[in-house]
Order: sequence, then structure tokens, then C-alpha cells
Amino acid sequence: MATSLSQVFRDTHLQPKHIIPLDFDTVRELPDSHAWIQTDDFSCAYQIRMNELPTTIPVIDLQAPNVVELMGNACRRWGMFQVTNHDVPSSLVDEVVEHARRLFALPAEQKLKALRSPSGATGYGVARISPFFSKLMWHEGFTIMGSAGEHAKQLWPHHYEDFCDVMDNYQKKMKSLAYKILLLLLKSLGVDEEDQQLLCSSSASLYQSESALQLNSYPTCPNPNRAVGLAPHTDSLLLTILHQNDINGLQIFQEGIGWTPVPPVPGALIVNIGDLMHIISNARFPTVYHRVIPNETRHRFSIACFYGPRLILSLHHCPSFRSLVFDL
Ligand SMILES: C=C1C[C@]23C[C@H]1CC[C@H]2[C@@]12CCC[C@@](C)(C(=O)O1)[C@H]2[C@@H]3C(=O)O
Ligand SMILES: O=C(O)CCC(=O)C(=O)O
Ligand SMILES: [Fe+2]
Repeated sequence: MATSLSQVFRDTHLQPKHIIPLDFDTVRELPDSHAWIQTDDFSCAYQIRMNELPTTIPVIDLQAPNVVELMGNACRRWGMFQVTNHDVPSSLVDEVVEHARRLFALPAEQKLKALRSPSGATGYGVARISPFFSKLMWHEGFTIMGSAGEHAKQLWPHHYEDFCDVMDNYQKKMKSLAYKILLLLLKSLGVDEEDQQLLCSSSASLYQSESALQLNSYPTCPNPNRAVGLAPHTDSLLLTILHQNDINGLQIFQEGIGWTPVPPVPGALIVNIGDLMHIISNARFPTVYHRVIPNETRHRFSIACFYGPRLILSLHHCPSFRSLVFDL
């Protein structure tokens, strides 16, 4: 029997099939390894009845005079909202998506040169939560924590700087947006100015927040009714800021209603509460259970930025901490 968490992590989770994504270009039928549902009747699992169609998550203008109230309400009700007027240039978002498209379009053997190592944080690979499911996801990802340089060099030995510059710029923009939103949320929770300053002072861990970037790719899927793009999960840090391209697929779970689509709103970024924010808010903000369904004809991409205290993010490099977090 395993005697430590790191041993549990080592022993149970890291079989090769749990690290290396499928070569999606070469498959014409859904392999059994990726078939989550055995019949074609998946409709009951994720459709919602039209008369129960809930109003969708709020779209909030970051410059609105009552933004604190709007965000507070959205987070209490949904744990999620979309934000516009956020000052992140759409040209920068487009550049990130174009780089993601270029990366995932590389031949499988090239992408494998930048494979995330079993104990590493940055690189190409399956979603971290993969080992906790017996089936595999219709998904491949590229995670960036700190610099992407080493891995990008493996992909494009001579032209990797542009990729790194664009990712760095985007992370900077995301960090400042996330910090702004964090302050608004603390305000809406009733944390007064003095305490906000304390929490965010240069020695406190909220000020020392860091971000991780995840490029997600969901290739076209021969049988989307039986496959899962990204399995149901909650994000573990404070806030996630997500850009999805114009293709449906993201769904959130609502108690008593079921899986509800989050349709893309052009130009808006999705913000969702993670487990740490749920804890900090003393459970006033729910952490959002969400998943992604793949598409039969269109390749879907999304860019997620996870924002959380530096200490927690650096602990993601430690197998024992990861098994602690993901086993919860
Ligand atoms: C900083 C983070 C946040 C991580 C772990 C680590 C790097 C990659 C992130 C994701 C990205 C995909 C979904 C998720 C659930 C996963 O499997 O890996 C995320 C996870 C989390 O939100 O916990
Ligand atoms: O692709 C999406 O829309 C969601 C991605 C996601 O949930 C994640 O990266 O944690
Ligand atoms: Fe997520």
C-alpha cells in the first residue's frame, strides 16, 4: 500500500496513455478508449428541455458604474459571467488563437517533442485531470507556467520568439485584468479598503498572484455524441479568464436543471470562480462545474488563464500537492 501522497500519484496515475494525446489526424472512428457513452443516445445526457432554458450567464461591462454590484450578483448566482470593455485588444486575442492553431496543426511527432514531462508543468499533453477518468478526452492542450521558451524551441527551433512574446503579452494583460476583477469581487464581498490593501500588499499572497496559460484544442470528432472534450471539473485556483472561439461546446452544470451551454459572445471574456475563490468567499460564490463537448465538423480552440496565489501555482510542480488537489 502507498504510504505517501506522492507515492499514490506515482503509482496510479502516470501510465503513458495518460500523458500522450491521441494523433487525432489519423483516426476516422471513435476509438473505444475515447467512447464515454456506449450508445448513440447521448441526447438525454446533455440536452435541456426548451421550456427550462435558463437565462444565460450575465454579460457585464467592466466600465459600468455599478460593476461591483453586477459582478457580485453574477458570482453569487452563477459563479460565472462574461466581461466586455476589458481593455484586452481583440488583435492580441486573435494572435494567441492563431499561434494555438499553428501549434496544434503540427504533426504529432513534432508536438511530442514538446511533451510535458510527468512531473513538469509546461508543455504539450492531455489535461491534468485525465488520470482520474477511465476514458480519454477528445482534447489536447499546451500549458505555460513561467516561460514557454524551452518547449517552443522544440516545436519551432528557429522561430519560437514570436510565440513566446505573444504568450507573455497575453499573460500580462490577463494578470492585470484578473487583479482588477479580484479587487471588485473582494469589494462586493464587503471587504473594506483597509483590508483589501492588507490582502493585496506586497508581502501578502494575493498581491503575489501568478497565472498559468492553457491552450486547449478540441479537434473535429467522428462521434461527438459519445465523446467528451473536457471532462466535468471545477478550476482549482482563484479565477479563470477564458476565451472561446465561436464554436459552442462549453457547458456548466446547474442544480435541478442540468448541463447548460455557455454560448460564445463575440469580444467577451468568460470569468469563472475557482475553488480557492469559493473558499475565500466563504462559499458565497459557488465554484463552477463545467465541461466541454466536441464538435463533428469544426475544430474548437479555447485559451484559459488561471489566476492564483504564487505559492499554490508553484506547488503545482510538486506531485504530492497535485495528487492532493486533484484527488479531492
Ligand atoms: C494552474 C493550473 C490549473 C490547472 C492545473 C494547473 C495547470 C493546468 C490547469 C488545467 C487546465 C485544464 C483543466 C484543468 C482542471 C486541468 O486538468 O489542468 C486545469 C487545472 C485546474 O484548474 O486545477
Ligand atoms: O474550452 C473551454 O471552453 C473550457 C476550458 C476549461 O474548462 C479549462 O481549460 O479549464
Ligand atoms: Fe475549466
